[in-house]
Amino acid sequence: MQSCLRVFRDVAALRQCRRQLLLSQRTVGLVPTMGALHAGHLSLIRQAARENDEVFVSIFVNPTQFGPNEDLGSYPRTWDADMAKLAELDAELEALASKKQSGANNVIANTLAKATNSSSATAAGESDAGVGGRITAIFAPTAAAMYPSVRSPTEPSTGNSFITIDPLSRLLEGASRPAFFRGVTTVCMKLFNIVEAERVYFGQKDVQQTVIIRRMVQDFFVNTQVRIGATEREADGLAMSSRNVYLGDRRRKVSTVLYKSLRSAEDTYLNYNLGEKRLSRADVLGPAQDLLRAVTSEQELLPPSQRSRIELDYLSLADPDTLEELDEVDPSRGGILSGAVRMLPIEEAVEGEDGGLGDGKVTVRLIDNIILQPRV
Ligand SMILES: Nc1ncnc2c1ncn2[C@@H]1O[C@H](COP(=O)(O)OP(=O)(O)OP(=O)(O)O)[C@@H](O)[C@H]1O
Ligand SMILES: CC(C)(CO)[C@@H](O)C(=O)[O-]
Ligand code: BAL
Repeated sequence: MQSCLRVFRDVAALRQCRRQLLLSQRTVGLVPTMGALHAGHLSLIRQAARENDEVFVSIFVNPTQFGPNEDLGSYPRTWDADMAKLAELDAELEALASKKQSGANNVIANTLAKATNSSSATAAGESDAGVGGRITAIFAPTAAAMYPSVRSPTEPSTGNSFITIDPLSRLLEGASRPAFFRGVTTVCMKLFNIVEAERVYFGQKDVQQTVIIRRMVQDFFVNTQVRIGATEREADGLAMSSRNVYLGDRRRKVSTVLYKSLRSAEDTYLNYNLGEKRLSRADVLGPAQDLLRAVTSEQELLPPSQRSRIELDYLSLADPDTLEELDEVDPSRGGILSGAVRMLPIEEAVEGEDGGLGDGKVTVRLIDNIILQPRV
């Protein structure tokens, strides 16, 4: 069946829809996004649909989380393709829900038959199990709707109200992007207050964002549950990201360097003998730094018409709660390995080369992380 998605542009109409659902005791899962949807977003929506009756997806390229020299203007905006992906996914969810519904109907029929035969009421509760949610609403507000007190939503620094979660928002990504988390927490608080979802969904790919959102929800008593979905990756390990469309063929080939480096650090942690002294920061991050250096130098030796230039922003081994850098890993707590690299613009394009969106001229900042799970 053709899916018809309901798009909401303003807050009042969305709230009205939410209120109706509340009155019918339907649970809502919210998946906040900035659009340019890929399999990572879709897996969060699938998870939300498994765990809620209704799924709200927000699509909003939030101006306050971009710094003055960042890519707000060129951030990929792919509305028609996004709607097509959401309609296709919703059709998949509908098929799944009707399959589950007929399974549930069979359970009811069997239970009734058994109850009639032997007055047993076993498994009656199973009929109450959710049949799987659908995509109920796409919330795609204008910047003016989200920032009603600000004269220019693209310059929202004056007269705006902000939520800041410090010191977490100053570390790691926050050190490179000082206004970033203030913008993220502010827009998420707005979305949480507008939608009042039972559950909100975030991707592991943006690990610091997950830690900060959890902290915000806890500290401000936001009445929602924060759920985290695993990082979806391309076959070669590159974390999916809306910005990957800017890489082009040449930079795409070396873009796995960050993930491979983090994996080499993870290997050290996983293979370390717990009976020995604790692993130091250098023990863990050393192999990752070596690999990054090796790939970077290998590329630098190539001519400008062939090379990709990689600039390391940071490699981190941090505490899972405070995100403070660790001098050594306590295997009973584990840690978070994370990093960011910039894939610099291509210097000399070759005729016929696919430079990606922006023809290879846009710097692409990649982030990734791996959680070191406690080993004892
Ligand atoms: N590869 C992925 N796997 C799982 N979740 C993801 C992945 N990429 C993004 N997400 C999550 O999707 C949500 C929306 O992210 P967003 O729209 O910024 O996409 P994005 O791919 O992270 O874009 P970019 O990194 O280029 O800003 C966030 O919670 C984010 O963590
Ligand atoms: C959570 C979010 C949608 C807020 O704009 C954004 O930071 C993102 O997409 O990760
Ligand atoms: N997913 C992170 C959003 C951003 O980089 O702005």
